[in-house]
Amino acid sequence: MIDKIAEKYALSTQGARTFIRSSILEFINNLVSMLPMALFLYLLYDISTAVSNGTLLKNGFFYLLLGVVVLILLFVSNYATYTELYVGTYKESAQIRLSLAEKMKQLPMSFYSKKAPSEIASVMLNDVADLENFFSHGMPKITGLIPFVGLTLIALLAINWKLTLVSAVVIPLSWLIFQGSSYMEKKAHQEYFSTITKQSDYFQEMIEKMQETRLLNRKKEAKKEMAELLAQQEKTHRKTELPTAISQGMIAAVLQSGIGLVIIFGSYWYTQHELTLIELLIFLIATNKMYNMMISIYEKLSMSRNTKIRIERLKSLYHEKNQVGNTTPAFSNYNFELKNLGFEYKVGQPVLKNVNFTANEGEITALVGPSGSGKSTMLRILSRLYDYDKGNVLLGGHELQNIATDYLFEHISVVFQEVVLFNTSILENIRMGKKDASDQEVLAAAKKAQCDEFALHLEQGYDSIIGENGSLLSGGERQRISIARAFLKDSPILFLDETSSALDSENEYAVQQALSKLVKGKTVLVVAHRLKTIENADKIIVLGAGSVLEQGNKEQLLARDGMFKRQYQYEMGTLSNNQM
Ligand SMILES: Nc1ncnc2c1ncn2[C@@H]1O[C@H](COP(=O)(O)OP(=O)(O)OP(=O)(O)O)[C@@H](O)[C@H]1O
Repeated sequence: MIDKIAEKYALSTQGARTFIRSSILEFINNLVSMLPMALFLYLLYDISTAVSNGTLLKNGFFYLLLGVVVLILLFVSNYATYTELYVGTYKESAQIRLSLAEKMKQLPMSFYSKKAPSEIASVMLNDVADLENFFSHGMPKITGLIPFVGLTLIALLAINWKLTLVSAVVIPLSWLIFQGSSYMEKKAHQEYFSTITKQSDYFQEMIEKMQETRLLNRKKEAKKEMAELLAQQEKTHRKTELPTAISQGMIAAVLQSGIGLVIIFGSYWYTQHELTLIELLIFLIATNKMYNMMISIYEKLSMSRNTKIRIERLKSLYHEKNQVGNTTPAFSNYNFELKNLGFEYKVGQPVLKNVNFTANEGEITALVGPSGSGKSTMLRILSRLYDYDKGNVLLGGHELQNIATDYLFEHISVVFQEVVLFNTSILENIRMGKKDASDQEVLAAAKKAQCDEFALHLEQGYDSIIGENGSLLSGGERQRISIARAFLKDSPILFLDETSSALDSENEYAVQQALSKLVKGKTVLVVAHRLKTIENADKIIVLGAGSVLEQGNKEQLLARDGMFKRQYQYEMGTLSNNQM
């Protein structure tokens, strides 16, 4: 049962247990909350008996004592429910967020290209917050109150079955209204969610593109767009609340009309001596309490409808397929062999088609081709940031997709176009290449990557903090930190993507010199736009629209009258743009 609840509501087993305990405590709490009224009715009964007998109330002290006991019970049950419910739910939402973060790490990068970051963030923050709200303020109330309504009806049946039936007439009516509003509420909430997602996408983009917005002088347009979006959100919000407000209002009116029925029929049966005054009073108090509980149940059930959409989003995230592969083979070599490789980011739009080549240990294999031909994609696939759809990739004879990603990453260093840096010191950013490296090792790697030239000019030297994603550094400086990481890691496989593009010619030469030392004996795959930088490559793979057009070394490719030769001549200035 615990497992079923956990699965149904996307909770942990501990969360499901908390939910059961809270429901029981909520039920007990409701029972205890009836005690003052029961005590009052008994007292009233005793007083009326004493008055009709012309005597004094005998057991006044007993009632006083019971009153104190009831107060203590009220405190204890409220305290126990509060701590179990709220503390338990807070812990559970923290647990859900942790397990979601864990899940994120196991998903392939393809997941991130089909889901907007704002949508993922919304699931982790808003959906979990809503779930927390539902489990602290909603669900246990429903499960705690429903048996209580049942018990009240049974107790009333024992007093007078006819009046109980009259008071229960409004219950099926209220249920019909609730069911009738289901479709409208669901539709309104789906619309609301899509507006919220659009809005958070917009805000995220606005922050990311602040620089462009200013440079392109788009401030006015951006303000107008935001105002329109906010107005749209407000409209949708009101539309979302409307069906719930109408149905809850109708339900409350129908249920409260039950009191009127109890008064009319109860008074009549009282005059017919089928009911005593005390019994009528009990009916009035108990049905009033029961209807209020039912109104509360309906409110929470309506809340549960909306939370259902959130739970489904959470579950769909949990059910996303993890990146496969968990082998940790001992490599006898680090040769890559690609056989009929095919890949697409979006279904039906292949980016790599039937790619065949080998990239051997101790050699530099260069990937060239026009923009968008799939060079960077190829490196992402070879480092398993994305998994391929067709064909095979073998590393040292082992299928790449079967190799555990963490294990694979231990053997690969990457220097990509987009360098990701952390808001810490230069030293620590470089140390990320090898977590246990000493300061001396880090500084030596930094020197090789020409980092001394800028780092030593900063006030704090290598201890300088470089800002969010290295925002306080230039493009070339950021790239050199990335190169230093690769020097430090010194892994047998090295992927370089446009490493020299952000360096001036003097630095570029120095870095090329350093890289030429680093690449020795490794399997190196390098992506470059300028053919000059990869002249010394052992093998050049020319890509065009995701397919291999030509491959060979520079001399072999120049001997052919292909794309490489034309591009090479163009770069050397022996071919004009028109002749290309
Ligand atoms: N995350 C992604 N989701 C969807 N499509 C993508 C993604 N990344 C790249 N693409 C598409 O895949 C194709 C190949 O892109 P890729 O970045 O591999 O080309 P490239 O040869 O490295 O280009 P460039 O030289 O301009 O960097 C392009 O059409 C690009 O639009």
